[in-house]
Amino acid sequence: MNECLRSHYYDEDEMHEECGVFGIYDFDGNDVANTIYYGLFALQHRGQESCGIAVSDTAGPKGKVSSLKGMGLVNEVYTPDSLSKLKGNIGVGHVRYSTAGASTIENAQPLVLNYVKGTLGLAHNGNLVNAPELRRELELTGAIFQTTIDSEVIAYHIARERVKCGSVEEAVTRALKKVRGSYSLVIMSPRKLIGARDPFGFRPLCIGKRDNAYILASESCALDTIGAEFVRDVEPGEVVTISPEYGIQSYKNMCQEQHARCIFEYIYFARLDSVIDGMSVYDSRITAGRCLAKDSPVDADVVVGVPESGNAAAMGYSLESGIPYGTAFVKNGYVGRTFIKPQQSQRESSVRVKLNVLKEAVNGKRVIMIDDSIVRGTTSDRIVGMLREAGATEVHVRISSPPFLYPCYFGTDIPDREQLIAYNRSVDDICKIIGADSLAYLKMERLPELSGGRQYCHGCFSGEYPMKPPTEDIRGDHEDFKRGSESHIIS
Ligand SMILES: O=P(O)(O)OC[C@H]1O[C@H](OP(=O)(O)OP(=O)(O)O)[C@H](O)[C@@H]1O
Ligand SMILES: NC(=O)CC[C@H](N)C(=O)O
Ligand SMILES: [Mg+2]
Repeated sequence: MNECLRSHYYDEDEMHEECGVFGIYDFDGNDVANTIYYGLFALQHRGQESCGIAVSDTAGPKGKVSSLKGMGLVNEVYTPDSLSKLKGNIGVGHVRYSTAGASTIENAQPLVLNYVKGTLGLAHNGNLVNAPELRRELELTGAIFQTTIDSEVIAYHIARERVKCGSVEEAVTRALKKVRGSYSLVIMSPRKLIGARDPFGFRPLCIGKRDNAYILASESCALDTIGAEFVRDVEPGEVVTISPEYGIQSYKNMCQEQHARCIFEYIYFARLDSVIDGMSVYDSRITAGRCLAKDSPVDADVVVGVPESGNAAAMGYSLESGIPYGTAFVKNGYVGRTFIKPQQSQRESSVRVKLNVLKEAVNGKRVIMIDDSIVRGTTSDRIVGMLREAGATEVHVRISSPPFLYPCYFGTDIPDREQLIAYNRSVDDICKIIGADSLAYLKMERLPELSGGRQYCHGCFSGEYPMKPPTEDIRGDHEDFKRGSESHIIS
């Protein structure tokens, strides 16, 4: 990859992404590194800063783990040669978008640590709200941390608990009782693969099976990619262990009635072809588009989506309104998901690098443009202008989520409030800023339809959270890095 673009990926100060986790245990003893690679490749949309794979041979000496981590995308970090050196039939993988701790190679996951019972590999999607406090406590008792990520606190607690109890799953459950916040985890112990999801179920995690191998993955699209069948979702609060002796074992003593799935998984994070907790992401986005058409109709000639995540909602709007669906934007497929620079001028040019308008499709037409969200407003502002330049006579913007107004403490890295376009502004003000003829957002009361009636977290839209927000900054050195990154600017 071109050096300029490479630094661009690493420096991006994008609005929101997630991490992806993947784990596999092949009971027949086949090497799993290649499968993890393809699993991570399918989860790349969840994190593009760094990635890692750690594998072990369950028939070999306890504690021998091979791992390889790197900065960047999975297809930049691994080669057929490097994958062939990762020998082992059990393994975990991670694609990272940092939320707590800087985006550095030291903080890349999976974490691999040696402890009394051998070696543990851990990959975490989510964000802990009490990590700084737990970290201080551990440090006061002599713990030395190797990273600045919240996830290491979980690993450390598991190791500590393991000394005191009879099984790794018990140690995991005890450790998880100490942490608060969001986590979907895949953990590799010398002889078991473990999955865990926080009691609120903020982040997704599912189980799959292929031949004589079991898989844990953030999203079901990763199971499809590797030709595995979907078995079921890990339930909020559930811990599962996977071993050849007992297959899948489930522990539910952390389960609770109240759930808080991140609604933004359905709106933006997850891939369209994933199904989370029985709700298809595609159906959710089609529903969002239909709701917009019912609540905020407007007469026009064509409905277009902003690629990628606005497309399905645009289809929903078209189906409901009867206005033809069209393609107005061509996305450069080689560009990372978010392509936003710390400096405003850089962000603006990034949008043009990512998207171009198909003039033939919009010239002389009244266009309804659907996107899933407006965060800073950079994307909408530029592309409304691009549609007009291409000859659109009217541009009506519809957004398939409510206005983004509050911080998220559970894994969505949202810019400071002052940078959110909806902060302290009316919808009319925002409409003027982005230069649209009209603007409407999805109504809050429509959100239950997007989750198919499942309980969800809407903190980023409402400021109401399912648990007490943290009282201190939980991002560690994460923001220092982001600020420091301004010096690497694409030319
Ligand atoms: O208001 P802004 O600050 O510009 O951010 C909002 C945009 O960012 C996201 O797209 P993104 O480029 O992350 O990815 P996508 O291609 O998957 O839609 C989102 O879908 C909006 O299009
Ligand atoms: N986006 C995520 O899930 C990040 C996981 C973890 N908090 C980290 O920063 O590495
Ligand atoms: Mg987008």
